[in-house]
Amino acid sequence: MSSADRGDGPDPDELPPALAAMWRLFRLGYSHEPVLLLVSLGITLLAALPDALLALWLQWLGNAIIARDGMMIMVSVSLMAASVAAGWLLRVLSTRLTRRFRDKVTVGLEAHVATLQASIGGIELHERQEYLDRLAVLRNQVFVLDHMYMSVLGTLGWILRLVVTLGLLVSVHPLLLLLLLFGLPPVFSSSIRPAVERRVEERVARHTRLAEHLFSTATTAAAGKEVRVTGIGPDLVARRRSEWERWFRPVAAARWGTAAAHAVAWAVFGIGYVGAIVFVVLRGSPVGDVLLIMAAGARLSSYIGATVGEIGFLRGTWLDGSRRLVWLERYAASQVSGADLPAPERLDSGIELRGVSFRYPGADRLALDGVSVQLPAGAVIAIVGENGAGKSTLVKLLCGLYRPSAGSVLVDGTDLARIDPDRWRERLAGSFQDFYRFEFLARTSVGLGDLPEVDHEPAVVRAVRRAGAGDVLDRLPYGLDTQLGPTWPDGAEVSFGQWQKLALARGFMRTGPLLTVLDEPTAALDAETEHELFERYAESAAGRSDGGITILVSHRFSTVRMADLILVLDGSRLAEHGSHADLMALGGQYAELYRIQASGYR
Ligand SMILES: Nc1ncnc2c1ncn2[C@@H]1O[C@H](COP(=O)(O)OP(=O)(O)OP(=O)(O)O)[C@@H](O)[C@H]1O
Repeated sequence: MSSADRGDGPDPDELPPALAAMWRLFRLGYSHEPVLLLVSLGITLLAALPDALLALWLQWLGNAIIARDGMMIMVSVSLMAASVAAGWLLRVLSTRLTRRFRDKVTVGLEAHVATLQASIGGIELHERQEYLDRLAVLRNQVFVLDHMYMSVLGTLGWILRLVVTLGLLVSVHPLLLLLLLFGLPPVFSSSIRPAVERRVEERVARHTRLAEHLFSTATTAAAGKEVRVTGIGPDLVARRRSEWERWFRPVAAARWGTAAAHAVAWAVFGIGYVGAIVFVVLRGSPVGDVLLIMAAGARLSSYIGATVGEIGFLRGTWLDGSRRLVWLERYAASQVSGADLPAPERLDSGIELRGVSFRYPGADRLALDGVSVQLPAGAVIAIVGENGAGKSTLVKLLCGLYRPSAGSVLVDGTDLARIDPDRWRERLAGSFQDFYRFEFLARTSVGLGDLPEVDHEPAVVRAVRRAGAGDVLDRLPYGLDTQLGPTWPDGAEVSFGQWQKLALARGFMRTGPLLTVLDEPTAALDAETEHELFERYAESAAGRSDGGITILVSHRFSTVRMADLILVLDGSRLAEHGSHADLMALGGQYAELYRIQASGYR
């Protein structure tokens, strides 16, 4: 559900308008470097004048030569020389200043984008295809967003040159203003050109993303073993080539099409320019005027070209990047809007799912359908169900990584959507089946599960013990001080099961979480180890007084049976719930699956 549907302001799906985005980026630049920005603007505008005035000096020189006025010849030649020198000096100054400003502001913008992404509590950003494509473009553009400032300053400079030049043309004859009309087709074609190309690029962006993915699969160490065993290397290379072509063909066609339209537009201007010179000559104007028209007219074409080119770049690339950045800002804001309450200190009644349904953006079917159940404070709750039944989705909703499409998650009666996501996440702990391998020192890889405690060795050791990961540490050459990951100097190779135990230890770093989530974090461990681990965990959870809830997702019924409450999901619906004894007495789906698994162990 978009926040517009929820009525929280602008629709986060929409890219914001270009001008608003440009203005926002300027304000960001001004807040980082106000003096440098204003001085760069002033010098860039000043640098535009000497160049535009050359046509005027040429007119004076022409008339002075015809009138044989030595003094005027000297004056106009001196002005031409001064213009050339001042133009060069101001251009160098403006380039240096703008570059200094850009270098400084780039660091600020990169940090801003990274902070925005990290501030977003949900993971829709990393799972939804349109958002992924949008972020892929922004990631490429964030390092060059500073060009937008240069581009806007440059555009203002070109516009000033254009205005001065038009003034000079009008001073000869007002009708010469019509030359501007002939300049409109190139302006129009240049300004829509990048937008047309960008639309096509975005439509086919998934092919470049896939091509990059195939390239990294074919070339990185993570997939190296399987790529060699399966022999899919050549196939990956061929698929990458074909994906790249599926991207390139429509993009190239769009580029050719817009280039052809642009050439026609310039031909129209050429006709106008020649017409203007013929018009002035036929009127019998003084030689100086004809020189002015020839110089200013020719300059007009290059000024229009530069202005529209700069505007094209501005609209197509730099503004496009700023629109994505502002979209990210709005999206981040929409995710926290209305979340104004702190997380509770403790749970009294627990967490209630009230009519919770959820559909992944763009998906046809519901991943969860009308789930209503009370998760009592202090309980250990197991979720079971076949693959794709919605177990992980339920966990994501409880963690606040997604908001329900309908219904609500109530924490002691308060809607989770009202609780500040940062504060809620501080009270979560646990680990997931798709854990991340943090290739740091072992102590950091575990300790970052509770950042304030990352350097506190007793806390790290306690978490390792709770996760039953002591044996992993014993085998590491320098214990907690071992660098993990064989690609780093002195880095240790760690097996999948060992990584999983370290991830579990990381999940146990926080003490007193309100919600502990164990989403199949032990799938790589044997059933007995998993059973012992959860038994130990459930015992320590039972002794707590803060009402913290533990959610356990597992396919192993020997582990599941010890939970206080078992939720059985079937095709996105909650089919059964109760204790092991209740569900066995019910003789339904759980009882049947339990018997099948139990007979497998006999
Ligand atoms: N990011 C996503 N975008 C679209 N659909 C998704 C996404 N993640 C999961 N789904 C779909 O939602 C449904 C529920 O998925 P979920 O991961 O919650 O199942 P699960 O019960 O945890 O499965 P498993 O036991 O295999 O982990 C599935 O049909 C799945 O294909």
